[in-house]
Amino acid sequence: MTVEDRIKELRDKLNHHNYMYYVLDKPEISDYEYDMMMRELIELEEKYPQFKTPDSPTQRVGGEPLKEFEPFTHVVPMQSLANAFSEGELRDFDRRVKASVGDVEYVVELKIDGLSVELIYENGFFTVGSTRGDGIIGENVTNNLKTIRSIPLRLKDDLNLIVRGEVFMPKASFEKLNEERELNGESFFANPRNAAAGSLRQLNPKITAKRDLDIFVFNLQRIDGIKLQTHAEALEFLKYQGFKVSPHIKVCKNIDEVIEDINYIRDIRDSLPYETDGAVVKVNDLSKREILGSTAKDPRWAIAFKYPAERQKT
Ligand SMILES: NC(=O)c1cc2c(N)ncc(C(N)=O)c2s1
Repeated sequence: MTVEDRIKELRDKLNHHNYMYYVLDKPEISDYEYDMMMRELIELEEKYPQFKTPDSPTQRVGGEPLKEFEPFTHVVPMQSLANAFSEGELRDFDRRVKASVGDVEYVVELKIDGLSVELIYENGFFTVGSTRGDGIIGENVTNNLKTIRSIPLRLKDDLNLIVRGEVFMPKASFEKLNEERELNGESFFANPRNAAAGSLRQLNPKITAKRDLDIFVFNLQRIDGIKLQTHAEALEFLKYQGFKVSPHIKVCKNIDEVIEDINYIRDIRDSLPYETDGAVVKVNDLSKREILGSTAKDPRWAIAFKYPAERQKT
């Protein structure tokens, strides 16, 4: 085996084990075995830098601290969502949708309480990641996003695509971080969303890397050369490409099933290991979404349902 072959073998094995551990939560080897392979890869890439590639797991915590973040104009505007606070408002939403495009299937997902990011992939490689900002222009936080192990540095296929996801800090990591900050006499983060935002918008990627951030990808914003019919199909496709996709995805035949699932989420969400701030209801058929379009601010094909406890949240 040549040095180049060994470097490729280590890179592929480490990326596979990274996927199993951080995306599927199904580790196959011990941390020790992982660390030994990583140490060998770091040594070989030091000696033979010509064989280093952008998707090497050694490239996750790279980059020097920045003076400031570059602004980044989103390829696809990152819209906000209109809110519904009651069953009646959900039914009003359903009536408006059906008046425009007839009967539809909906998809219900958790609304993750973190910060939205756009991830751009070119020929399968992760190239640019940015925060939502005002929906049009955000901040380029690519190096910080690379430290999040559940973000693939390379897709299964060499595709050009753009996804949107929510970066969050698990509740347990938030508690641990605030304990550490108390010991160091630093100020608390008020909630996991602020902790995630503060950690992702750190100018030094090495600090971001220590903050145990995670992501759920929830929308395929754009893809070259592939036509998908439904949102549920798009999420399955993103899972296949290596993304960590929202775990609770329910396809509903009608608004009654949506309301049933929203009540189920209400009963289980406090037991989840991450904060949520409601549920998102979206039209499943992508061509019907096109017909429905958007207002100046929000898509007409989606709505966020907010549980009563959420009213206090900003
Ligand atoms: N502002 C938005 O469009 C969204 C925001 C969020 C969020 N914070 N979490 C999950 C979803 C989802 N599953 O669609 C969405 S959609």
